[in-house]
Amino acid sequence: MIELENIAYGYGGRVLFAGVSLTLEPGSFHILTGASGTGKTTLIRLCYGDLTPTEGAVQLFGRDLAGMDRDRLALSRRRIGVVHQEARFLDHLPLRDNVALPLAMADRMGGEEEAQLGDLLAWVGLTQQQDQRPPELSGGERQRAALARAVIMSPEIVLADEPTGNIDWEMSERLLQLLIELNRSGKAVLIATHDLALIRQAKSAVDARILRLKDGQLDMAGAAL
Ligand SMILES: Nc1ncnc2c1ncn2[C@@H]1O[C@H](COP(=O)(O)OP(=O)(O)OP(=O)(O)O)[C@@H](O)[C@H]1O
Repeated sequence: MIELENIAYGYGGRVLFAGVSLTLEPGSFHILTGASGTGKTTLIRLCYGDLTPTEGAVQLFGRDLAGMDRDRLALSRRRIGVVHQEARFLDHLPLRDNVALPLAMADRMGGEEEAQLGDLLAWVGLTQQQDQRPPELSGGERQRAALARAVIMSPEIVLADEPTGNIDWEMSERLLQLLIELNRSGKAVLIATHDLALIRQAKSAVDARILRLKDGQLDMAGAAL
């Protein structure tokens, strides 16, 4: 579904990584790890066509990113849900409307979608907070809202960049559980994290491939973790 073929990327002439290949197949579960600044966020941005590699090719759902026009890219991106490292919301809108925003923007808000939204808020445990505005939410609540928003369009792939960055362990486990449930429902999941406890927890629950960015390369990191 997403294929990176021998790609390289860097900023301002400095090569961040090169020779990176990665395939995200339906139902796969990947964890991307590596020290701060090695390029995890950059790699995620390359996975959804937010950046174009300086070398190599990116295929999204069987089509080459390089030849894609804006409409086709937008269609492909709808099939990918992204949870950003620091979720941003529209602070003047209640949580419910923030989560529903992708549906509203696609002009797809009907009775069925209302019910789906209610189910999704219940799934992430935010039914009671749905009328609150984002600044009134805790870090864990914001992250769960970001996850709900990322999956409201029923994407086939979920990319989560440090989804448990600033939240306590109990909440991290809960978020991981939600991502595992998504994976069990058939979605491909990729999580970027340097939280070792989270990686171990994921490995014990799901058949996860652990990838590590180090020295400009992407390698499998297996038994050591
Ligand atoms: N837009 C940009 N312009 C220039 N340099 C950038 C830009 N975005 C990221 N970088 C640099 O590229 C490197 C990789 O950044 P990136 O955010 O991908 O790393 P990361 O592994 O996700 O880090 P962290 O774990 O701290 O979030 C860093 O040195 C960063 O400063």
